[in-house]
Amino acid sequence: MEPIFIPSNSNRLDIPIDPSEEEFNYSFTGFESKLNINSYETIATIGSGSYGEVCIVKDKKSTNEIYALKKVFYADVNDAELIKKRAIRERDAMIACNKNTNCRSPKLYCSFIDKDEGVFYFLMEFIGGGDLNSYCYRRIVEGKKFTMDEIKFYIAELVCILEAFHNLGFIHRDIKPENIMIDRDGHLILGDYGSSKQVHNVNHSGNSGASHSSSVPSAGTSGAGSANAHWLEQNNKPFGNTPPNFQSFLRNPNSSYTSYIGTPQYMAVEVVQGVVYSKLCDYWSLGAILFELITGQALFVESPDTTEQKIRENIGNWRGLLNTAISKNQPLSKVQESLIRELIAPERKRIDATGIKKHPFFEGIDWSAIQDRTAEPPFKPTLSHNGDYSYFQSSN
Ligand SMILES: Nc1ncnc2c1ncn2[C@@H]1O[C@H](COP(=O)(O)OP(=O)(O)OP(=O)(O)O)[C@@H](O)[C@H]1O
Repeated sequence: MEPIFIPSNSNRLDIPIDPSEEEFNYSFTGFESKLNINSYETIATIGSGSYGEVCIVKDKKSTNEIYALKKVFYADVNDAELIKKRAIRERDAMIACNKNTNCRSPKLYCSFIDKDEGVFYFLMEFIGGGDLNSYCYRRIVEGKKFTMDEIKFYIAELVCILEAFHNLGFIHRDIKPENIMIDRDGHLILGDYGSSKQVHNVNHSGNSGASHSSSVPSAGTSGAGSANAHWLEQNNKPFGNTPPNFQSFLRNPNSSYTSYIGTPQYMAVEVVQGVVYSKLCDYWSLGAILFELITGQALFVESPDTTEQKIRENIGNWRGLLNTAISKNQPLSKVQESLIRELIAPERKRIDATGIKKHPFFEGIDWSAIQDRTAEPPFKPTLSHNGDYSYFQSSN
C-alpha cells in the first residue's frame, strides 16, 4: 500500500502580500552581487506566459555568460497572492532539485525580486535544445514520425526524472511537452516548477504517496487558443500552413484564460475534479504524452477549437473517450495499449515508476544507462555557440 502523505504544516507557505528581498532572494555562490536586473542585457525573448516571460540574457560584465531569465510579473494582477506562492514554490523546488544529481532541472543561479516593478526573476542555466512541444512540432512538419526506440528513450528519461523529483517529496502537477526541455546533449530537462507542491512523507519512506491538496486549479472559461498549443490537428496533419507557434495557449495573447496551472489537456482526472491526489497525477500526464508520441493525436482534445471547459469535461469522461481514442488509432500494439491503460487509469490502479519500469513496453531498455544518462539520445541539437537560441521561436 502507498504511504499516506499529508501537506506538511511546517512546509505550508505563509507568504505575506509583499515578500521582502530576504524572503525571495537566493543566490548560488558567485551570484551574490548580481541580484539586480541591471546586471543583465536581454538578447531575445524566447517564451511568454500569462504572467511572465523567459528571455535569454547575458551578464553585462562578461561577454560569454549566457542565461535564461524567467520574469514573473505580480504587480497589478488579480491573483498576486497565488503568483507569489507559485514563485516561491518554483524557487524552492529548483533549489531542491539542484542539490540532487538525479533531478534534471535547469540550474538556478539566483532569484531576486524587483519590488518597484513587481517582478520575480529567476536566473537559470539556458537549455539550448528547445522544448519537447517544439521538437514534436518540427517532427510533424518534417513528416518524421517518432520511432518506438525514440519514444522509449524519452518516456524512460521522463520516468527517471519524475521518480527523482517525487523522491524529493514534490509533485510537479504540470507535466506537459512545453515544460520538458532538451539539453545540448539531447537529454531531457524538466522545467516550470510553479505548479509543484511539496508534500510531507509521513512514514519517511522516501517515496511520495497520496496527498491532499486544496490548491486545485480553477476552471477557466476560454480556450479556443489551444489551436496553437498543439502540434497536430485531429486529421494528423500539421496546422494548415501557419508557421509553427511553439507557445502553449496559456501564452497566446488572444486567450483570456486566467488559470495558473496551465493547459488541462495533460491533467489527471483527480486533479481536474479537485479530489485527493498524489504523485500519481504526474504519471497520468506521462501517459497522455506517451499516447501523443505514439499516435500523433491528443487525448481529450477533439479539435483546435476545443475549449478548456470542454477538455475538462472530456477528462471527466475519460473512460469512454480513451476507448474511442484507442480504437480510432489502431494499430496500437497490445503492449503499447496496455501501458497507456495503466497510466490513464483511476488513481488507485495507476502504476508509478516502479511499475512502469517493469512494464513489457520497456523490454530491453537499460534503466541504469537511462538513469545515469549514458544512453545515447536519439537527437542531439546542433548549437553553434552557448547562446544559440535557434531552437526557440523568439522576438528580439
Ligand atoms: N532554463 C531555460 N532554458 C531555455 N528555455 C527555457 C528555460 N526555461 C524556460 N524556457 C522556455 O520558456 C518557456 C516558458 O517557460 P515556463 O513554462 O517556465 O514559463 P511560464 O511563464 O511558467 O509558462 P506558463 O505560463 O505556460 O506556465 C518554456 O516552454 C521553454 O521553451
